[in-house]
Amino acid sequence: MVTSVQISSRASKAKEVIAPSRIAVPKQDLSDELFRLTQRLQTSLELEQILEIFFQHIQQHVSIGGMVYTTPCNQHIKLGRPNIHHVDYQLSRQSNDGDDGLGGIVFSRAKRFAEQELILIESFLGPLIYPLRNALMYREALAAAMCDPLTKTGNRAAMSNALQREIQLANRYHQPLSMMVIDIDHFKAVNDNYGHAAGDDVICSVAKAITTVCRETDLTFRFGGEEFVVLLNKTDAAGARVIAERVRRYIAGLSTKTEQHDIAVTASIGTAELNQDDDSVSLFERADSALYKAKQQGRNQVVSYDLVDDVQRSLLGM
Ligand SMILES: Nc1nc2c(ncn2[C@@H]2O[C@H](COP(=O)(O)OP(=O)(O)OP(=O)(O)O)[C@@H](O)[C@H]2O)c(=O)[nH]1
Repeated sequence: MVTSVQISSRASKAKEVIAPSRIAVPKQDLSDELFRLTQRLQTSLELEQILEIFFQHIQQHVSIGGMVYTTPCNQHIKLGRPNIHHVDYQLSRQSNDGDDGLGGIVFSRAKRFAEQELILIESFLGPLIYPLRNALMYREALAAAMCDPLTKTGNRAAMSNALQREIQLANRYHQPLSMMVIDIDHFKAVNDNYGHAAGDDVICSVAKAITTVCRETDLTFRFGGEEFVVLLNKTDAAGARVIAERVRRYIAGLSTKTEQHDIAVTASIGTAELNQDDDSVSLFERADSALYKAKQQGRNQVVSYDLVDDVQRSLLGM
């Protein structure tokens, strides 16, 4: 198996040799340094940590202002301070199975890099390849464990994590937080009439509808079979009701095309706003009880727990 570090471009080629302060590393010392770096990189599987170790290590030998790593999914991780002179590397691992893209790294600083410095940087990139690949794989595995495979929204485990975090943030910054619980109406009939595969398609369309209507910062999870939970940060009860109504209408106007049929469904939605005494369980219970009410009252509607007064709640058994 061959590993390679490919250099895509050097945006800052040194035409003159700048006297670099810390690049005179004798051959034996360099191999010791590479060995030390390899050992340090092996201490973590966390991408951010690995990059931090790498950045700290390389700075001991080459003066670098900033480093930006871009993952193969185009996510940027920035360390230090970016500056005008930069050198870009595309990283990949060549194996018998083909080329494994590992993203790109940009190093930058205020003055040009000297050729010798670039050679040194390239030497240090070698030991980064395998730890980087392992960290990316670890990241992918973690993401897959939190993802619903059918709809690609978060799963229940992800919801539980996110809910704790969002409640903490809302309390710390005194910001409202609301929850929507969305359930497709009479979904059993969809499966019975059109088959389970068509039912799956409908679930995917509804998931897509929810993420289309909601903001990017809203967090959507598939809570169960045909039930979704959306966390609406910085959104109070009135705002949640508006969004829920928009989602309900959008779903009611949808038509899921399968090979033989166009399937239309509706959904019922319950919403609740976080209050001072709430924890994740009580918030969910209130949104879920509002959903239950929406089902009871005829489906294809939104019930907001907070916008129903106490008298109505007790009359409705909420
Ligand atoms: N196709 C498909 N069906 C699922 C999945 N998960 C759960 N279901 C089905 O979803 C249906 C849920 O039905 P019920 O909970 O009785 O509710 P409903 O028919 O939607 O009726 P209401 O919620 O009362 O409006 C059941 O038939 C489950 O088998 C899934 O991943 N794919």
